[in-house]
Amino acid sequence: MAAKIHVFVVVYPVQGHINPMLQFSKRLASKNVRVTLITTSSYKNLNDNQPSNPTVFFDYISDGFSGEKPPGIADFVETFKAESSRSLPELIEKQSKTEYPVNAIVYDSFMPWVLDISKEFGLYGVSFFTHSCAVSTIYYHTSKGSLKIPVEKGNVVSLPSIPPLEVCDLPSFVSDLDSYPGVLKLVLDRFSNFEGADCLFFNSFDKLEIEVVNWLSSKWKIMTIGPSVPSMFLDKRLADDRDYGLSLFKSDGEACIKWLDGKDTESVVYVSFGSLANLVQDYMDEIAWGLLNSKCSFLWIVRDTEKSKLSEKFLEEAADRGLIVNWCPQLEVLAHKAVGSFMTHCGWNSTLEALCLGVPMMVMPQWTDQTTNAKYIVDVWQTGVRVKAHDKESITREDITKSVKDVMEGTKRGDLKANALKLKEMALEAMSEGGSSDKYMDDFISQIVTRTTST
Ligand SMILES: O=c1ccn([C@@H]2O[C@H](COP(=O)(O)OP(=O)(O)O[C@H]3O[C@H](CO)[C@@H](O)[C@H](O)[C@H]3O)[C@@H](O)[C@H]2O)c(=O)[nH]1
Repeated sequence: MAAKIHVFVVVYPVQGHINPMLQFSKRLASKNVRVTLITTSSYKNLNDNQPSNPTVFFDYISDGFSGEKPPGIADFVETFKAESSRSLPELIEKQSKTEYPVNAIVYDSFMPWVLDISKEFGLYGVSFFTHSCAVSTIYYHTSKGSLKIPVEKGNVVSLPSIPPLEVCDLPSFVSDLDSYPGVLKLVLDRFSNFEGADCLFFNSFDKLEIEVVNWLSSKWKIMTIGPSVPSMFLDKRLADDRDYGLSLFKSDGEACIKWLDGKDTESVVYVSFGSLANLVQDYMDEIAWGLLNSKCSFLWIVRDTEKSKLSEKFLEEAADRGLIVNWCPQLEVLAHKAVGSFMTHCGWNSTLEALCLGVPMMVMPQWTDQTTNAKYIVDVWQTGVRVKAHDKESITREDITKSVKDVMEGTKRGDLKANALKLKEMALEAMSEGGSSDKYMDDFISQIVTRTTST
């Protein structure tokens, strides 16, 4: 029966959302469900690596900008909402005339309007949260006013099932209301109609966030279906775990792996700030010289658009110890035996990937949910150290060097690594057959089957 089920997975078009929803789609497809991942046409031509026999199908909708840079987040969302509200129903109608009509829509929580479309067609509708359960819960309280904003500096925030948070541990859009009001609106709007969804998916797993998972599930039907990383880095169950090439950036994969192959076990610091961050010049300088002064080898992802921020002098001195590339296959890098630690901006995907591969972290959150993820990495899971203490104004090269030494060779390394390995085991257990995340996926499928056969 499951073979006849067809699920649309509708993604908000940014790299950090496409990656987990694509991995989720592959898992679902491996359970004999037909899955079509729908994203914007901007991702259409990237698919050079598209396998000839894909397990996941793709379809594309316009974001209304035909490749032009949108003026700002609010305009983008408004136009994208109008475009997708027109084109998504067309895709559903088109499918209804085939042997694979759509039964369910899993939509990015950034696109709450898709729930209205799924209801209009009588489909099972699921909101997929690409943030952690904790971060999503903080945004929930903000949207409902149970977390009063603005929060005054110096206050400690207490929310049910969340550890006490200093203001700088809150998501940046909440702690600094003037920073990105358009994005704050986007993340809070998710809660305008979420209670009408048949279920809420979180890219997390029960044991990772047990308190907050319990709190959420006492109120709503939630399923933690993560960590949404390729099977080959976890349970290795999916034979057809292909790279669909949905990356906005050109990867220097071969060069990275070859370079890592020549390094000693756990001797390299991997440094990346994800797909969105633009670091200011001073920050780049301090990282650069802090890494050099640590005397460790490092692989640093600096996107081509950011490379002019690296001085000639630094590049010369780094030549025999550092490799600086535009983009890499991050999971392969984290899984490489030469990598000993990860200096990270704490994007949720990077956080989960480091946990799944048992790699200790040096946390350097920049904005959005990263500040809260950093708090969990350092104080709750204890798999990383803070590069800069909360009470320090800005980061220095000495902070960088010290944190690298602490994590790579200090007395803390043993505990950090042991905690990271424990979480790696738990992540594996959750995704393996019969594990919590695996069971939720089965549960989701049987609910669609029941809904489909009873109508
Ligand atoms: O050289 C690289 C660098 C990154 N990645 C991948 O790119 C993704 C990056 O995702 P993430 O770590 O979450 O960072 P962002 O791209 O910054 O993601 C945005 O979206 C996330 C999910 O909502 C949020 O948690 C982040 O804060 C937000 O910045 C991960 O899957 C990485 O494996 C690569 O493959 N190669």
